[in-house]
Amino acid sequence: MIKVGIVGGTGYTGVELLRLLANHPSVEVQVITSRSEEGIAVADMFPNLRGHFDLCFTVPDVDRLAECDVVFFATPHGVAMSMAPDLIRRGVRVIDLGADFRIKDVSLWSQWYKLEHTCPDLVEMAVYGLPEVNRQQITDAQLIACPGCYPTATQLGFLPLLEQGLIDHRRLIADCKSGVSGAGRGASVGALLCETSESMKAYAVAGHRHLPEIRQGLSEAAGRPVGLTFVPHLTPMIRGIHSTLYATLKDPKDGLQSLFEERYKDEPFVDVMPEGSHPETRSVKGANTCRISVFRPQNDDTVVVLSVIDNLVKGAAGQAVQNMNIMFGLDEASGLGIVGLMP
Ligand SMILES: NC(=O)C1=CN([C@@H]2O[C@H](COP(=O)(O)OP(=O)(O)OC[C@H]3O[C@@H](n4cnc5c(N)ncnc54)[C@H](OP(=O)(O)O)[C@@H]3O)[C@@H](O)[C@H]2O)C=CC1
Ligand SMILES: CC(=O)N[C@@H](CCC(=O)OP(=O)(O)O)C(=O)O
Repeated sequence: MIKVGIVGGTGYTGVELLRLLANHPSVEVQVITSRSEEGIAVADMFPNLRGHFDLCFTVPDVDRLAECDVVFFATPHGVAMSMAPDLIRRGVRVIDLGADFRIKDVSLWSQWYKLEHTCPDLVEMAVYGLPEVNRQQITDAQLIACPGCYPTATQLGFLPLLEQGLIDHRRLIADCKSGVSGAGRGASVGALLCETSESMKAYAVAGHRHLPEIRQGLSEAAGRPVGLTFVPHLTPMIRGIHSTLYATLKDPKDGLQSLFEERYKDEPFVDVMPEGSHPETRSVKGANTCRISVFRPQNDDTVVVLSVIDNLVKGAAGQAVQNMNIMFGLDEASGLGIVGLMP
């Protein structure tokens, strides 16, 4: 059994990790931390987990965490980088769901996250945990930087087109909608029901911190720096990301459907839908699936890709478990065989 620790067990991604690991045949969760809920039983706080975990929340303690084989950080940025160096020195494998190790240019990271990075050497050794791109490196990684939610949906949608050099890489547009759980359980008043229901709004149009992360991944796929306009929106749903992606084809022609099908044919968690289908966020609710459709409206030179995920699953905890499975040589789908919840 793989011994697991989770730092940040009371947040939305932390409790989602527990939900997925409750059905995982090869892991035992040994430590689950919360500073504010110390001593409280996990199942008292999250009744959906009654009967699955006997654990109580404890304050983060590196010595206890060091007894685990792998530690997940489901914490705000800045937390993993304060504890990961010690854990890694002691041979623990670390999977960060936050942003501390995602951006290779540390000064760019500091600029967007408004924080000095305390362990740039670890940024260099970290593997970006998008299995559809980095599966081989994930196998041997000691430190995984899990992609953000918008970056997961957006990169999976654009990758086949950029890898084949089919689109103008200088003018990509990602128009993305997120459910409110994306803001975390500790979110401010803007995430309240009265503030978000029956309404929709764009935010961070001038620049969102996922922009440099998405640009980094897409530029690697294109083999040169891409130009990207990224506009996130808050929508009145609990879970889900819907990315509508636009690009201009260099040489408009048929074959996009088979390009996507071929690119993802061996990927257990990317579902390319039949031609003409429109993926719905509810079809991936609770599941580790990214569901994608590709269109060329009116046979013109614009390609439109629709890409949906559950922000808490393929966009966070599910992807983290998928990475763990790869790192430990387990079946990649272990604990992740959950079908989306409809209606
Ligand atoms: N929500 C989402 O859809 C996604 C989130 N992420 C990323 O995952 C991470 C967690 O997000 P989410 O679950 O939404 O966040 P939440 O705000 O819901 O939860 C944060 C958790 O971290 C703990 N925590 C906060 N500060 C510290 C600290 N200084 N030291 C130790 N523990 C701390 C909190 O518990 P306590 O304060 O009691 O210790 C809480 O359990 C973030 O980096 C987020 O950006 C990534 C993809 C998607
Ligand atoms: C709806 C909503 O507020 N979404 C969050 C997503 C952030 C997130 O999860 O980002 P990191 O993993 O990079 O910290 C936001 O836009 O900030």
